[in-house]
Order: sequence, then C-alpha cells, then structure tokens
Amino acid sequence: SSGPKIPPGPMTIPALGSITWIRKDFFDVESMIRSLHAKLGPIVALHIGSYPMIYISSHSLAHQALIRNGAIFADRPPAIPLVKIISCNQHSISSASCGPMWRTLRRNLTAGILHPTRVKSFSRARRWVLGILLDQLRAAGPSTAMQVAGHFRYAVFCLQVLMCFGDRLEERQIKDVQAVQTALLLRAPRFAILNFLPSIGKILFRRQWDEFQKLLRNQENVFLPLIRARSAIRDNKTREDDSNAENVVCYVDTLLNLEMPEEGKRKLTEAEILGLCLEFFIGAIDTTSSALQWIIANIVKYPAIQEALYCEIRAVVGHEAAAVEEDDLQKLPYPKAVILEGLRRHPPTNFMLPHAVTEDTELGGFLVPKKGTVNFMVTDMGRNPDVWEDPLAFKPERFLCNGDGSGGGAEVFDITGTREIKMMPFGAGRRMCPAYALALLHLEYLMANLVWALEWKAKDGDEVDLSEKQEVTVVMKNPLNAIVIPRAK
Ligand code: HEM
Repeated sequence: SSGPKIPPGPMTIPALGSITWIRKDFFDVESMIRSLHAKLGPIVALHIGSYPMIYISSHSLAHQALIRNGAIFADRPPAIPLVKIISCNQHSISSASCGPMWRTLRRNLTAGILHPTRVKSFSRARRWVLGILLDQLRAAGPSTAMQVAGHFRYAVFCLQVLMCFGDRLEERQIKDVQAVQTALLLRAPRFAILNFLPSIGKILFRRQWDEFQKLLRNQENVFLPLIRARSAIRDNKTREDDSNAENVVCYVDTLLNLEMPEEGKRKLTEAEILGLCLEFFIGAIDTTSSALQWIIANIVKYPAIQEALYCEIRAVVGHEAAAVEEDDLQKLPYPKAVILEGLRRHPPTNFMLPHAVTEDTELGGFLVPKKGTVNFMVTDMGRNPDVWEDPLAFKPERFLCNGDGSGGGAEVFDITGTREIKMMPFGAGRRMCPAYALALLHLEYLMANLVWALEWKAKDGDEVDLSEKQEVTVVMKNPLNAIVIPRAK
C-alpha cells in the first residue's frame, strides 16, 4: 500500500527465518541488531515469528512510543511456554497483558509493599543485612583479595526475601529460598529447548521436562509453608488483637488480602501468589546485585571517586558515625550521582522486556503493526555520544547540578524519562520498573555503607577489567576481585 512501511531489516523467508534465529547465540543477535542500526537507522525490524520484532535505538523515538503514545505500546506479547507455567498463565505483573489483572497486581505492588512508609518499615531489616554483608567482607582479612559478587547477591537476596515473607525470617529460611530459586535460574538454559514445540517437547526431551518439574516442586516445598505461615499470622491477628504479632506488613500479606475486582472479587490462588513471589525475586536480585558490582568496580578502579564519596559522607554523618543511616542519604548528592552514572554506563539489562503494540501505529515514519513487538537498546542509549559527552568515561559529576564534582548540587535527573529520555535502565512509561525507587535506595544504602566502613583496593598489579558478559543480566566477564580494609573510626 502507499502507507508507511514496516521498518527495514534483514530479508527472511518466514519459517526458515525463525529457524536461523533460534540457532543464534543471544550475543550474536544483539551485535547483529547493533550493526543493523548502524546501517539502517534507529528503527529496524526482525522477522522471527509471526509478527515483526522492532528494535529502537533513538531516545526521541523511545519517548514518542513509551511516553507520548504509552497506551498503544504498553502491552506484552504472549509469553513463551515455560514463562506461562511459572507465571500461572501470565498472571504476573511483568508478563500480564495490559488489562485489569495487570493494573490490580501492579497497583498492589506500588501502593502496598513499595509505598514509602512500607519501605521505611524495613529499615531494621536493611541494617541487619548490611551487618551480614560487612561481616562476610571483613572475614577475608585486609590482605587477601576476594570475589565480592556472591556476597552482594546474597545481601540483595536477603533484602528481597525479608520484604516478601516478613522481616522475622531466620537466615536458614532465607538460604532455603535462595537454594531453590538459584537452582531454577542456573538450570534455565537447559530448559530453553522445552519452549519449542511444547506439547511434544515434554516427550522428546523427557529428562529436561522431569528435571524442570522437580525444581518447581522443590520451590513449592519451600515457598508454600512460608506463604501459609503468613496466612496463619493474618488469621490469628483478626481473631485476637495480638500486640506481639508481626506488625511489619510484607508482600505476601498484601497478596493474601488482594481481591481481583474484575473477577467477582476472587482471591489469588496459592499458585498465583507463588508466581508473584518468584517475580519479586527474579526482577530484583540479579539486576540490583550486578548494578552494585559494576558500581563498586568503578569505585575500585577510580580511587578519586572513592575518596570524594568518603569525604562527602564524613561531612554529613560526622567522623564517628558507625553507619550511614537511610535519612542521611537525602543529604548526599554525590552517592546518588555515582549510582546514576553506574546505571548509565552499566545498565543491568541491554534490553527491556518486549512490549506488544495494540493497534497499527506509525513511529519514525514506519508502520509498527498491531501485535508486533517493540524493544529498546537500553545500553546503547546510555552510551550514545550525541547525548552523553565522553560516554564511556565514568563521570558521576554529570549528574550533579553544578557539574564540578564538588557534590554541592542537588540531584535533579529524571530517571522516569517523563520529560525527556536520556537513558532508561528501568524502562519508561506505563511498564517502567515499578520498583525503581526501592532499587535506588538499596544501591545507595549499600554502596554508601560499603565505602564508609571499608577502603576498597584492587589486588596488587590487577587492573579492574570492565569487559562484559551476558548471564541473567550483564555481568563482569572477570568478576571484581578486591581487597577490603576496615576503616578506623
Ligand atoms: C537495579 C535494579 C533494577 C533494574 C535495572 C530493573 C529494570 C527493569 C526493566 C528494564 C524493566 C522492564 C521495563 C519495560 O519493559 O518497560 C523492569 C520491569 C519490572 N521490574 Fe524491575 N528493575 C530493577 C529492580 C527491580 C526490583 C527491586 C523489583 C521488585 C521489587 C522489580 C520488579 C519489576 C517488575 C514487577 C517489572 C514488570 C513491570 C510491568 O511489566 O508492569 N525490579 N525492571
């Protein structure tokens, strides 16, 4: 027709095209999309399944799609079979179609456990987790280098588990949750084959299918008793007003109380609650802990940044403070700038979750057809030289008002991209990460205290290598190996 055309992309024969793509490594696909952008411009299309997959590398097109035409671009495509199983048929926030179920679940998360007063009620839990992390890091001694990634991941895991199941959990219970959840994530690549031809895949790849089912059962065995324990606490509370009962509301409490307004006010099933808990971990743990590792790696690589952080913290909390408290963070613009620079330079994910389009629409002069999927080049946007001066340098000052690195300016950067998108580590628009403020709090609190309590150094003669590797998130190819020296107070 004479109307706008589908964005340019490599020519493919429909079915054959899909087979070619399935055989490609994720990194190959990513670098291919990057070279297509270099050749064909900021909007390109791949023809992998029945509908085109459109990739966008331009900040202004991302803003036009996600903010100005947010309603059209806010849906999700049908989930792949294994995600369907884990999410109880797309009854999770990240996978649900953009309808009443998604709205209710998302609102329950943002107005419930992510409400600032609820987040504040977990301050004690955060202090406890920080103590565990510092003990683990100090244990190596001041002259032995250690890999810190596992310790960071465990700390973030503890934070999420406590917010999910209640802040009185014992470490033993946290470790049980971690064991089953990590097993599922680590084995995930083995199960990918089950996504193709799901009905006969169970028979053809019997071993993988049985193993997948076993991991799901293990997960139920650990999660369901924790969910039922919260249910029992709630029932006891309604029977007698027990002042000793738990008073910090956790995510599971909000899910147990939730009613689905469009479905006769029905309650969520245990399986749905379990899937939502899993999402609460999968969305948070690898993203937050890999961001923390990248940020600390840059602090080790650039001692002047570490010194500037330490000096600003000291000026606010005083020489003798045992720790940086959450209330102090509001008075510390430089740590905020370091976190933002970390997320710009090393966003945990190169792409967002795929968005589906609800009607034919035009973007950048091209047709984005109904049911087509759209995704955005998150990493490339944060490193675009047209938007960021010297984009590969790690310069937190760019996020300070006064821009001179003195830490005196207030942080005004709009991470939501509502006015203008300059980077989008948390996405933008209606599907933007609902927990971005929590993630920023965890990163700021942990980083500020890690620098306040410990001096970070590279192993003698070792360069901090910032090469990347794709795992669940983008991680350091050579994980950070650092020496930590407790600071005298
Ligand atoms: C540094 C940490 C984090 C990063 C970089 C991050 C990034 C993202 C991104 C890029 C998306 C997709 C946005 C889109 O498709 O438009 C997303 C969605 C989501 N994230 Fe996060 N996230 C982080 C932490 C968290 C945490 C702590 C939680 C839970 C407490 C969480 C829960 C979710 C959920 C539920 C969604 C789906 C939202 C929807 O579809 O409506 N994330 N996140």
